[in-house]
Amino acid sequence: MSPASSRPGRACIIGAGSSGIIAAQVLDAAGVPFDCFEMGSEVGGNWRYDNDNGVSSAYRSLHINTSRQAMEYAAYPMPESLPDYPSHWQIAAYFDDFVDHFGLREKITFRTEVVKVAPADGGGYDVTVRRIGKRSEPETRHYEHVLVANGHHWDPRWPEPSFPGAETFPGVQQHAHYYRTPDELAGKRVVVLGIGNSATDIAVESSRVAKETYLAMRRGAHIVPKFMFGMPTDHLTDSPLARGPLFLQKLGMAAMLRIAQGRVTDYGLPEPDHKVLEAHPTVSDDLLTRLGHGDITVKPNIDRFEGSKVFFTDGSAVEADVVVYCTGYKVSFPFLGDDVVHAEDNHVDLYRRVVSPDHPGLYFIGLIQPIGAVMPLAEEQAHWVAEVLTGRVELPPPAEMRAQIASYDEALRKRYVASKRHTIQVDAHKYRAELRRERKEHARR
Ligand SMILES: NC(=O)C1=CN([C@@H]2O[C@H](COP(=O)(O)OP(=O)(O)OC[C@H]3O[C@@H](n4cnc5c(N)ncnc54)[C@H](OP(=O)(O)O)[C@@H]3O)[C@@H](O)[C@H]2O)C=CC1
Repeated sequence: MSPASSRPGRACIIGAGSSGIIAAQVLDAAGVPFDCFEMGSEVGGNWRYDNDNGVSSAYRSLHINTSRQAMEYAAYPMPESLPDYPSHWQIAAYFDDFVDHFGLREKITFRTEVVKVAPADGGGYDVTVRRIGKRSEPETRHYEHVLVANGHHWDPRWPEPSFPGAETFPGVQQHAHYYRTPDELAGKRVVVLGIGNSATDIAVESSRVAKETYLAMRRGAHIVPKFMFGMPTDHLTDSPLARGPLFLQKLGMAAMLRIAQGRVTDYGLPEPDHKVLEAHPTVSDDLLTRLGHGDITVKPNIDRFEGSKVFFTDGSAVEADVVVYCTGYKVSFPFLGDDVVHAEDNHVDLYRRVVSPDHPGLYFIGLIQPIGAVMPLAEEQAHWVAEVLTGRVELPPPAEMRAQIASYDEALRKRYVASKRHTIQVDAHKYRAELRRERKEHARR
């Protein structure tokens, strides 16, 4: 921690996706010297379609599922000319404008991979970077602080364990991470597994071109439309009136969904085993219609494969050509040793989802899955970290941080369906308020 008077030491930002670029802007404005390394040749991370960083999961038809107003950075609002739910192209263009507006592009080192971050003797971190596509030796530099912003929706999680007989399936098994366009599904018999946002988007696309589309899931979900009563749904849920206690939010949301679209079981989906807001929202305006058109058939979980036949847990079976596993992502940090930060089953012990209590100087930006959008929350996190780095705010002792981590984990267990997809959840408003309180309460006098 830097004392209030000292000049902050140099920071390393890993990644120039939506979290890395806002961290760069905030550190720059706060006068914290930094380097930012990005594997691709452009900013935007997951929102850059066909990103040459090789790890974007964006498919061609991807539009964000939170509204423009919910996703924009406070420091740089999105143009009002953009639609309510911009496409990945529009979002990537916004990120381009953002870095150019703040003069950040030349401060980012592109086509450079961070291969190792190791705690250094005497404090700080030794960061080893490698130029991509150039025959040059990896280079190690020392930083006082490291801000990890490498994203958490790029390392595909395949079903664990794989389904019996999967290895005998003669068709294509792929993960949503690799899905780009529906052409590859045209005329095929397609099974899509999962009921998160990737599964619904891909099943909907498949249903327009495939011969048959089956949507298989191990539990039901509440489907939240993108628009209700003529406005983006998060305009309703973001209103101060909708920010009461959680039980009221749940009641209000359940009532709105019932009025707007009835029960999910009316469309052939299974009854969810949880209440609304007890799982990460599945947002789709199209799924229920495609089900109502009979172009998607709902199935329970996959049980096993026998040759080209996919058996489901209710004993039914279909012949399939393609199975798309929309089974989520792993939180991973390939450059951090397990002895530094371990992300087993997507659990990472971080104080307020940002600070490693065991490794001073190591921060994580955007390692959250909000009900809401990540970008403005990553911005709040960056402001907090900048204040810590410049000595305006101090961190509590490690024991206090660990106690907060334990209570966060406990709250998650009580609130959400037990799943590896619910280990880094936050409610946007509550979390923003929590970070602001943290900055106020721990401000150095
Ligand atoms: N338009 C947008 O903005 C989009 C945003 N996203 C976001 O990307 C993130 C990742 O979404 P997504 O890719 O859908 O992944 P998620 O982790 O959200 O969903 C994974 C789904 O797969 C199921 N699943 C996982 N493992 C298995 C298994 N072994 N057998 C059967 N089912 C399994 C999960 O069930 P269970 O709940 O039981 O674990 C869940 O239904 C989310 O934050 C999402 O909101 C994704 C697509 C589009």
